Amino acid sequence: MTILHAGYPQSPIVNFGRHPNLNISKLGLNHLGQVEHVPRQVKNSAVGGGGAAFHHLHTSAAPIHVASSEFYNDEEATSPRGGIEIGAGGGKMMANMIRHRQREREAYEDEALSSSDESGRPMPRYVGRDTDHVFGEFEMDDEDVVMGSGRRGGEQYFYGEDTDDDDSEEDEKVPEMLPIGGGTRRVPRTPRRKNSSKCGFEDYYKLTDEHLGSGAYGSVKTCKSIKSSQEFAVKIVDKQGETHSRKRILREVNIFKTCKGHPNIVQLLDWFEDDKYFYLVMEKMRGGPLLQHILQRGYFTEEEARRVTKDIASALKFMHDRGIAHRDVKPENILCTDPNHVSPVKLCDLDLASQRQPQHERHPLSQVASEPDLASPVGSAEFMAPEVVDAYVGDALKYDKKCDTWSLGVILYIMLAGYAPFQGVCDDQDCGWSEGKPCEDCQQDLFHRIQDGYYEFPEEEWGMISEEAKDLVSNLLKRDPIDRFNADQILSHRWLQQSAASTVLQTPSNLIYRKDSARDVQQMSEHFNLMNRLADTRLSARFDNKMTMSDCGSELGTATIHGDGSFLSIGGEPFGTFPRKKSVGVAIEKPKSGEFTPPISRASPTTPPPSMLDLSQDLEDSPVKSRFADDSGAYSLFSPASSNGDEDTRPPPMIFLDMPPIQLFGTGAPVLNSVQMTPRHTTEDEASLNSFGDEQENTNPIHRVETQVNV
Ligand SMILES: Nc1ncnc2c1ncn2[C@@H]1O[C@H](COP(=O)(O)OP(=O)(O)OP(=O)(O)O)[C@@H](O)[C@H]1O
Repeated sequence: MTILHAGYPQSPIVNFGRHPNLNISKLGLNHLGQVEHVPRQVKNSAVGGGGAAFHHLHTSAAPIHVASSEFYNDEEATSPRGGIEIGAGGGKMMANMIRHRQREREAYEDEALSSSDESGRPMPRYVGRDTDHVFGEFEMDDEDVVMGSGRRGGEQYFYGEDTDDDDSEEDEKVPEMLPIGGGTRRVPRTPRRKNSSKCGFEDYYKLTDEHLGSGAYGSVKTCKSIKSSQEFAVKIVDKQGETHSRKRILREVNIFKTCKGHPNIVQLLDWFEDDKYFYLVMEKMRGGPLLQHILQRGYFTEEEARRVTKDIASALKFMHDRGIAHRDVKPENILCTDPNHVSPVKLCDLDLASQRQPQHERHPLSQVASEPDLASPVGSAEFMAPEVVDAYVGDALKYDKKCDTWSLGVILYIMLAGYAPFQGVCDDQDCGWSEGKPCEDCQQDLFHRIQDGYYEFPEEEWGMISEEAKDLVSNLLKRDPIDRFNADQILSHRWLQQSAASTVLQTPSNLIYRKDSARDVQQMSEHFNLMNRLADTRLSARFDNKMTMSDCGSELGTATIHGDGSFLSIGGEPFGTFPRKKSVGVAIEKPKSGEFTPPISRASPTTPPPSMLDLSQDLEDSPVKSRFADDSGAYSLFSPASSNGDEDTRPPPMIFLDMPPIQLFGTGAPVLNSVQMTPRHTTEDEASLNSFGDEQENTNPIHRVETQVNV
């Protein structure tokens, strides 16, 4: 049971913000600072001194309930069930709350800018809001001193840290402890000191020359444990890089932690941070990335494809059951354990994964408020209209993980055939696309094919493949996530239930000879990864301003946000302005039924067709069609001007560089009832935008990302 708004007439209102464990928006306090007027139906709460409330704000894992003392006896008042205690001492509680709130604000702003000050000394790492569910356990105040000891490999060591600004070289700065799973791990939070001992990556591991891979954020190399000589893989992320984000690394570490122990997810064993790099030490996957492995082996059977599929599905089920969507399932992120066998495989690269609490553990508002994930809302729960909240906590949340099963469908198709189900072509035979060169027409064609969800099973390769395998592919490559298989359905599909035929597939030779398809996969990965990063950055960005247009009635007409800073609403009447260079999120209310996926597209070769918002059940399912304003009932988000035939008045915007026009249009029924738009901006955004800008100049650009809202 949760109190959303317990008010007392003429009482001051304390806004508790969005602490993840406190499902309270506002409390009314009387002149004594006591909470009163709490609805009688609230149960299971405790009462007592206000100081404890502050304590619970930081420590309780369970939703906290608040009630006034009249409802409870002494026994209930001391109940350990996560109740916060409010009563006598409420004044102190209020003072604590205000102090907490002030600190929260300061730290929140600090963290938005940098994780370290100019001298390299880490800023106090506030852990709240976006990272609440990531590192809630490690919250520390500026003055905190952490001391303790641990044991590693039979070796006792001590750690301790104070965050006082004391630069004395004699001060030993040793790591704080990070509870990764059951073990103890060393996490140097501060830059390593010259004479400190046993606290850096180099103190425990030695890098070798073997390069295992690289991605947008770092390179992965082999390292050896100094003590045991055992080999590991280490992902090294350069903190100086523009794409560095401490928050993202911490999130990745935490997701690794949640996934600890699963045999099909790469395991993180250690991680370090110094003033230049993050080091994520993982088990080494000696068999390499899946497709590379298949190519090198030159031999692949349907049964092997089945096993790999089962492994991936099992990893996805594990993650999805824990509220995590991987969001970047692609061949490069599926690694083979053994150089001689294709299976078992493990999923790696959890840096785009998003986590939300299981349904039964979360309250809609707290969940909405704290999750930087695919379905990230763009407003804060305190201001969100109930109907907007509905859009995020209804059917929408059931489908957010289906992007992973779509990706698995693409991978399965490639495994069985040796080429991708969707490929781009253009009229110019010499465009170079098939040799890996950029061609915007081919790229656009590819997008449209993915959007259309049209693919075939050419007889030449698929004639030999079992009907069961094809059936599974068909159930995964469903445009509509409602119809698409989830991980459970995959695992119980008949193709996975028993051994498949040992038919030798043409996959390896097709991967070699049909280079265009391998290239399709590879090139799209590279381009779209960047897009994903940007979308992700935007999704996790904080907002600092807000405008809401609500209750627009049943005829929204056309609402357009222009990149030049003006925001036009119904009928073209100016509604407000957006500063330039702000990224913008849009939350749209929809009728309860139907599918919702968020408005920012995460284009990726193995990601499902761009986000769609199914606002009505009865209109045809065509994203292309929905581009045109005169298509009744069509809505377009982040759409360039060309989407509504405005090419001549406005060049297609460079999305993310300047805020693109956002058009919401639709005349059919049902239509939008409210639209909430929130400009958001962080320095991280800007770094990403700049690097994206550079990239655009150097390569054949993807000028825009369109997210079609399909009805
Ligand atoms: N544990 C591992 N063992 C062996 N190779 C690995 C391991 N982890 C990663 N790699 C290799 O390094 C590559 C990049 O790793 P990873 O995807 O984690 O980095 P990233 O910077 O997050 O990449 P991306 O741009 O795909 O997000 C992988 O595709 C894989 O080939």
